[in-house]
Amino acid sequence: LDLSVSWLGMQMASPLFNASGVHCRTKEELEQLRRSAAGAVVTKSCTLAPRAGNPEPRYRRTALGSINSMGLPNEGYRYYLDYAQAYDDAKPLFLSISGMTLEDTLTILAELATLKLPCLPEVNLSCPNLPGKPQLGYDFAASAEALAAISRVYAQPFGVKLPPYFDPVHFAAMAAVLNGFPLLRFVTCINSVGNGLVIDLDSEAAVIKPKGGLGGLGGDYVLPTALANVREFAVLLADKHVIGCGGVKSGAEAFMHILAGATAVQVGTCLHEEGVSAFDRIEEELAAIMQAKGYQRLEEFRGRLKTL
Ligand SMILES: O=C(O)c1[nH]c(=O)[nH]c(=O)c1I
Repeated sequence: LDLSVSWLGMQMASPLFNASGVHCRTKEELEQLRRSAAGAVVTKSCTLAPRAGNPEPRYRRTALGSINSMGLPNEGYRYYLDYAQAYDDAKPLFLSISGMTLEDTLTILAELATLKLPCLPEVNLSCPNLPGKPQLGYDFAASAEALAAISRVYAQPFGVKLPPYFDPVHFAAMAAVLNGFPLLRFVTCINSVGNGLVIDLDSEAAVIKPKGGLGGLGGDYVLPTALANVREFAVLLADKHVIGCGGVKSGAEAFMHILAGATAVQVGTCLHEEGVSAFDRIEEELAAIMQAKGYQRLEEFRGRLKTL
């Protein structure tokens, strides 16, 4: 069986890698990912200056997944540029960027452009947890302006992390925006489903502290929404890759994401809870499903979702 992925000039031995934000804030975490069975590594979204993030508790696991309102805690962009400059591994490295303002994002990308590093930016248009800051990806005009500025300033291949959309009109509107940017080579669908509220029955309280308990949902909660976003954008985006993210906890969900059209698949909540051994387990499970179905390679079923 061959579970490798070759895309945008990169080779991934496994189709699985981490979702930005999970197990990727520090060099120690990034090195553990690099040495793991993950097919690639993506860094925690970064800002110009280091950030402590929101008050704790800000992450909770639940029976159906997770809720988080981390608030963009990160070491500052130079920390991740330093890591990328020292990075000498065939395993692809992606840099997630989420400036507090568009100007900050452009500043970071302008510096990245000069370094000619062998890593691709994943520009985050969808952080749901910064009080008072809307998710850029929900404002189509602002997204178009941002992508135009990014294309001008960075002028090299890049990707974006999208929020979940829930309406065919919005899939079409955002696809029309994205298709206007040839340097945009991949979209990662989806970020957490924003601003859910998990309540603890005994304490009669929200389970996380920030924003009165509102946070982004991950895990089982989001799988159908993630699959829908992967499939819709895989169909609507001409000549771009879609990276699946959301609800992957076994080979089954990884298979579904690829069937829906995903080139590769990110793991978030499950990685946070299980650790990097999740990559070995999920890959083995995916291989077993392929074996049972008679598939040798991912290309044989990628995007081949049937409809009734
Ligand atoms: O709260 C966070 O740090 C966070 N949490 C998420 O669930 N998605 C994001 O893009 C971010 I930047």
